[in-house]
Amino acid sequence: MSIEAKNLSKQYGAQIAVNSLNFSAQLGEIVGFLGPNGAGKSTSLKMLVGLIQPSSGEAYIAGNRVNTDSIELKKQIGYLAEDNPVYSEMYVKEFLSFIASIHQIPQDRIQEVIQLTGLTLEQNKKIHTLSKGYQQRVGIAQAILHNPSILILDEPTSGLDPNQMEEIRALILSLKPGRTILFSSHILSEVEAICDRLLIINHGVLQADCSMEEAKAFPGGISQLFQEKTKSK
Ligand SMILES: Nc1ncnc2c1ncn2[C@@H]1O[C@H](COP(=O)(O)OP(=O)(O)OP(=O)(O)O)[C@@H](O)[C@H]1O
Repeated sequence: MSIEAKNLSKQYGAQIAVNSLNFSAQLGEIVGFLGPNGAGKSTSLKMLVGLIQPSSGEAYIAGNRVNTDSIELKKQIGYLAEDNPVYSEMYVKEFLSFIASIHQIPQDRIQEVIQLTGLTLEQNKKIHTLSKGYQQRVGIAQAILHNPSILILDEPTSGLDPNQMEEIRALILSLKPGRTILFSSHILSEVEAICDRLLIINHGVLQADCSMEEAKAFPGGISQLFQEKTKSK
């Protein structure tokens, strides 16, 4: 399934958080959405998943326009918000069972997802007792419970140590078949490691949309590309 942004914009008062964003991502692609703090990544992702309404422009999933009330489309989208808002006092399995009941998903899917996300040994623990990496797995588990073909992850490795980051990257890669994955990050090496394509946003404006090969071929590599596209003018 494709994801598409057409002149997608969001304004908060006088501030333009996202300014006429255009891009598309296709089935089987992992697209990295890179930008410094405050660049407009989370706002863009929220519009793409139908959590907030754009000020102008449109988001499309599989060619259908996304609205905040498009329930059928939202069934195709898995979303992990920034800072992984889970109910941390709940047990892992209990939490996933709660999310499954909201989505009206058969309970046998829970064990499948627990296995897929490597949470078998943690399923009877309270979420707040887990390491940050495992808490992040719970966040990803809730995002894929309804087996969405679009996965949108807002900074899924933020605050993790290098080993945990690597594990989450491997998990994201394992979810690639049959899906379109878009995730935001400000970690260049991570985007380089798992993405097929790269979007760079700065001050709400898309500065680059290129394949990983093109980004790597840029003189000085991805870090130079990122620096050039995000330096203050
Ligand atoms: N609900 C809101 N009300 C007012 N301003 C907002 C709101 N949400 C975001 N902004 C502003 O829009 C700009 C873009 O924010 P956004 O969270 O999308 O950036 P980001 O790239 O995700 O940053 P970070 O990496 O720090 O999460 C920021 O200046 C932010 O303060």
